[in-house]
Amino acid sequence: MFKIPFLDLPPLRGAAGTVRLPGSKSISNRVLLLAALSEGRTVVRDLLASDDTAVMLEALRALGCGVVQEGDTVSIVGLGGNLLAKQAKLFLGNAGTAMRPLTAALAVLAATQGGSFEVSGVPRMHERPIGDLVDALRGLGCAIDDLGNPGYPPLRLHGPSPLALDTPVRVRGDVSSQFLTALLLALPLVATRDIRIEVIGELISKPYIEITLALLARFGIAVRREGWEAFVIPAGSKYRSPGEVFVEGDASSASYFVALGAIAATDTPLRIEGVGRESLQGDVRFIEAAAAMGAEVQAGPNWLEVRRGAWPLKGITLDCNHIPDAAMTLAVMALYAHGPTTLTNIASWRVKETDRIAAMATELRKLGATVDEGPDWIRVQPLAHWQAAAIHTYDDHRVAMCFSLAAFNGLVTPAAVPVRILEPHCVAKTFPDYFETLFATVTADAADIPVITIDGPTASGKGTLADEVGKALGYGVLDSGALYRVAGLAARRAGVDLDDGDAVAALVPGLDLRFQDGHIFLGSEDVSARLRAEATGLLASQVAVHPQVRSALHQLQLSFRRLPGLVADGRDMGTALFPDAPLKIFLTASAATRAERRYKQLISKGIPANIEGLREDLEARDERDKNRATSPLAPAQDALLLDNSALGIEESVTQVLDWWQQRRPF
Ligand SMILES: Nc1ncnc2c1ncn2[C@@H]1O[C@H](COP(=O)(O)OP(=O)(O)OP(=O)(O)O)[C@@H](O)[C@H]1O
Ligand SMILES: Nc1ccn([C@@H]2O[C@H](COP(=O)(O)O)[C@@H](O)[C@H]2O)c(=O)n1
Repeated sequence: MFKIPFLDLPPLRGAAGTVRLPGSKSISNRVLLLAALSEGRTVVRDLLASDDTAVMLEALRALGCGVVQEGDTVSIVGLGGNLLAKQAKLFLGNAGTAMRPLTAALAVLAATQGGSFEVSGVPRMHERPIGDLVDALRGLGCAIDDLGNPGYPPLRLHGPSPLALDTPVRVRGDVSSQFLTALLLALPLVATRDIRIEVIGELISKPYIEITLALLARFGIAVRREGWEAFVIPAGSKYRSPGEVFVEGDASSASYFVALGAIAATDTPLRIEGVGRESLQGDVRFIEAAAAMGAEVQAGPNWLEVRRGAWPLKGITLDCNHIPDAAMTLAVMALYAHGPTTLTNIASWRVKETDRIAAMATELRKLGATVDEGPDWIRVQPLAHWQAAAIHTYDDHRVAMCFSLAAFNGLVTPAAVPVRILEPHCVAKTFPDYFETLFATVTADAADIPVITIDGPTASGKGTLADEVGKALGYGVLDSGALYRVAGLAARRAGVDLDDGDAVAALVPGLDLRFQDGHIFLGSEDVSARLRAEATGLLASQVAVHPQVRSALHQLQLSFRRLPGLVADGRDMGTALFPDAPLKIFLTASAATRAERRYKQLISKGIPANIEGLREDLEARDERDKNRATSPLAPAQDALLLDNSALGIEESVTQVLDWWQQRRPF
């Protein structure tokens, strides 16, 4: 996951390959709660690992459930309807799928068995309404205290208190379907007689209720339904674990990749695994909306294949009540359409992670789009003149994910612009690896992938600076010196004469090199420490003088230019490898400073060193690097000089990031 303040997406051009979706959030959190309320053990497979499921699991542990997690499989030993803990304070983050059902379940359990439970969340959760659910539960007889603003979390649920099960429980259905879901999940716990739930107002997001009913059936509860107006939980209902449950892929998350296929899969379709025509989730119907906009979609039982059909896409007018979450993706697809797109019946967007109608309108306008909005609708006009924009994400995973699609603007305008996603880690709510998954399925022109080069003499701090700048921007790092070190080491091990350029170069194609988690493997051997030895540095500088060796390593170095960007350190990054890099640094420090740094570095690793000897070695290496005929160590014409003799690591990093920001269009 990119835990950085912003992630810059360079212009993207194509899409292909296979995406395996993470588990559905809606199904994951419902199944976890159902397993917790049932008797016995339930093994939940392919569970979504995300912020929302993490808070649910933590809450279940606090309530005394046995929870054992191994990868994406979680085993839950449920309460069998009996409270083990009579008191708990549960922090539920911004997870509506945890807050609403747990509130209902704990309210009825406290009413019948006694106890006191507090539920709270992040500040935004305390702005998300829950009053209609609380009113319904209070009408039933549950004791609920507002601990903040009435109608919003935090809440205290306590008991015992008598429940009036003989009169229908009435709940509004037109603000959030989660209120009805919460009652449907909670009331089987107290179904000593038939319990009737009546919906007031037009029920929104009906497909989510269908998920709830299907999962209730899997856990032994056969709810009787009268249209969408009334639901009856039969007397004697009792949760029974099905033993094992597989969570299907998240259909809302699929929407970004369906859109991606529609926009950018021009040769082969993009394959999406984990949802398909047999999916329980209503958001799978997003494919109908995407098809109406021009996508070519094929669906199997649990997979989709999507490619571009009509181009530009076609503007549509759609009632999105049945796909409220996935519909946000349509608003960004609309930028690539011919004609306006109007999405209606989306009032629920206003009370989600953020006011999504306002958020989408604001951010789409930053890109240059013309957007109109109303209380429950949004209209987006196609975009001709794109502006580079820093997209505010409002701690809303879906805003971050759907705006990544704006990075394909180069497909409709010659002057392609990058898109900055602020606080990209908000995707952790449902899809922690979203951007990694995106980068694995999209293509970009190499020239569009930004590179920052850092060249300079030995021990000036290039590697340290490159690592820190790479971390701050989420970019990959190329330590080109390591490749020359490998070549030198391999030549020495093979007994090849280091002065024989052809012979050393001939070894390069056969090197079985692997880069993994900051380590370098030669065959199965982790040679990272060996490569950093001073002696290996000297071998490297000997083989680096040969043009044949440099050209043998050229392509390998270029292959590091990958999404979302690269920081490359070495001697000729700015001059020979990436002459088009938008920022080039030539990093220096006095020989005395560098020798002292290297001395401290070695001593701190327990390697004996002599400062005078080190200085002689590094000066000899610099001389050879500066004076060789091919790609000598020299600043590129357009490089910025940074002498960090008197600068700490942090100051150097800040300086480079400042220079980088000055070159960005945001
Ligand atoms: N600005 C700085 N102030 C103090 N110490 C620094 C600074 N930058 C780097 N160092 C330290 O100097 C040592 C050498 O840094 P580093 O290995 O990054 O240099 P390098 O230029 O990549 O070396 P080489 O050319 O051998 O690959 C490290 O111990 C690092 O922590
Ligand atoms: N782009 C580069 C990088 C390195 N070299 C040679 O390798 C030696 C070791 O490099 P380190 O950065 O790991 O110290 C270095 O002294 C150079 O001779 C190079 O030529 N070009």
